[in-house]
Amino acid sequence: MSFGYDPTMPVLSDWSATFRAAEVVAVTGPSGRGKSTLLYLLGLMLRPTSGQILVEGVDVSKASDRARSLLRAHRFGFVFQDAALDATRTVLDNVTETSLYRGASKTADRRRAVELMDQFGVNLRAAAKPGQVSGGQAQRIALCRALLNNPRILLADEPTGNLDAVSSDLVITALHTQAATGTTVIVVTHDPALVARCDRRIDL
Ligand SMILES: Nc1ncnc2c1ncn2[C@@H]1O[C@H](COP(=O)(O)OP(=O)(O)OP(=O)(O)O)[C@@H](O)[C@H]1O
Repeated sequence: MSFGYDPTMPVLSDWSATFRAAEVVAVTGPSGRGKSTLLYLLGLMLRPTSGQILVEGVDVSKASDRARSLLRAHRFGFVFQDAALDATRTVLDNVTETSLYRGASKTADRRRAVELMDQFGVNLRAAAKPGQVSGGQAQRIALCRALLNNPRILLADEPTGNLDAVSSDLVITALHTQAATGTTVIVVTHDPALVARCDRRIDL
């Protein structure tokens, strides 16, 4: 596929790759090369200017906005750079934010949210607002949100960016645990500790 925000300035030109189930792939490269843009394309938030994105053999690049939103809600998890939590809602409401788009049971989702938050050591902060948690906690909360729907494809932009070694290790282990269930995990990262523990690296 190719993509440019401005058609005269391509960010990706005839770029191609295959990502498999159950693998954790690191996407690396210098600042401004297009790593976050690639995640937005793979996460169906942008459309390629030309080319295709195949998910399980189906071209989703030209699907309707509604079909892409449904696919995103049910099959994808996304950890944005700097967590991107909604400051006006509690931590628990942030983690369960995607329930609405899936029409999922609120009770079951809240139960899973609490389990994930326990696993990542951020359950004490459930009633807090994102402004009251640390950067590292915010990142772990964002990961809980991304894992809530047990995504088949997990995309994460610098998921260990703000974390100390212990929290970073927790996150990397969680990425592998999720991959072991068959999820494709794609992480954009500058963190050598994370790159070293990925199954494969793609340098942009
Ligand atoms: N919304 C946008 N509109 C126009 N240009 C953009 C937009 N977002 C990013 N760009 C440009 O696209 C290019 C790729 O940006 P991108 O954020 O994907 O790079 P990156 O590799 O993730 O960088 P970093 O490592 O610094 O986060 C850059 O030249 C950037 O300025």
